[in-house]
Amino acid sequence: SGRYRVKVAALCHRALAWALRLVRGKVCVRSTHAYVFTNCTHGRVDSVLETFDLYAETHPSLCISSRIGKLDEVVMRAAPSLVLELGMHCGYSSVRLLRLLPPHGRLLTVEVDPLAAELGEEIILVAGFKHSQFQVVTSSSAEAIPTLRPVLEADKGTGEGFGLVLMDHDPQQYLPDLLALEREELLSPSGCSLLLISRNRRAEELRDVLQHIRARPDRYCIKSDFQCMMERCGCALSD
Ligand SMILES: C[S@@+](CC[C@H](N)C(=O)[O-])C[C@H]1O[C@@H](n2cnc3c(N)ncnc32)[C@H](O)[C@@H]1O
Repeated sequence: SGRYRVKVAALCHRALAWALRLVRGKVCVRSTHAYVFTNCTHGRVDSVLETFDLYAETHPSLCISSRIGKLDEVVMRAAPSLVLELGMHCGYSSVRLLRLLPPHGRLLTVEVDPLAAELGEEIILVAGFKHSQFQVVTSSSAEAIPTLRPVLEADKGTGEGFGLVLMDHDPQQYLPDLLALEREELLSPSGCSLLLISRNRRAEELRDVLQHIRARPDRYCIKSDFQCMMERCGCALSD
């Protein structure tokens, strides 16, 4: 009966958390930032990520779920020197990426919402990262991508292109942004992992971009273990 009581208590906890998320309704970047800023231990990456997870238990959240362990797996395997993130929001995935980069690694993150960009940047700093390790670009991905070549060239040693691109912004933009990255020759010729986040379990929204990738087996290889595609790598993950 002890085990039964524990199970019932866990179920009640989950039901309460679900109800709270439902009642609270909309995702709020200010509330996410305030919660993480106040409750995490500053300077400790794990504490920042855990506090995001704690917040997401009882509030609506847009952060990539910590359940997507494969994200870490792909980043560690790719060991990229230069990473591009499209869709930073409050900085959760940026922190998650930054903690896995090699010492010389850098993250460029693009966010269209100025408030999210400002608050997200603060969270990255709170996690203990320095401006020498990351740069926030406040604009739409479509506007940002054509401006990135000079940033790459200024970045000694990593000027060859992005070794990993995480798209978690607007799925409608995934294909046009990938085409722009190809056109601008921003993907590292020696290998680039492309991570496409889909919050829609059936991933219909990824159809066009997946079609584009599948039609180019000479350029992209599909890692079937991730039910997805890869260029010289590429991977679709569902939240
Ligand atoms: C799902 S959230 C990103 C969550 C974040 N990756 C994380 O795990 O914490 C999507 C973000 O992309 C931004 N966004 C949407 N369309 C965009 C675009 N075209 N360019 C840049 N950012 C965009 C939104 O403002 C929002 O903050």
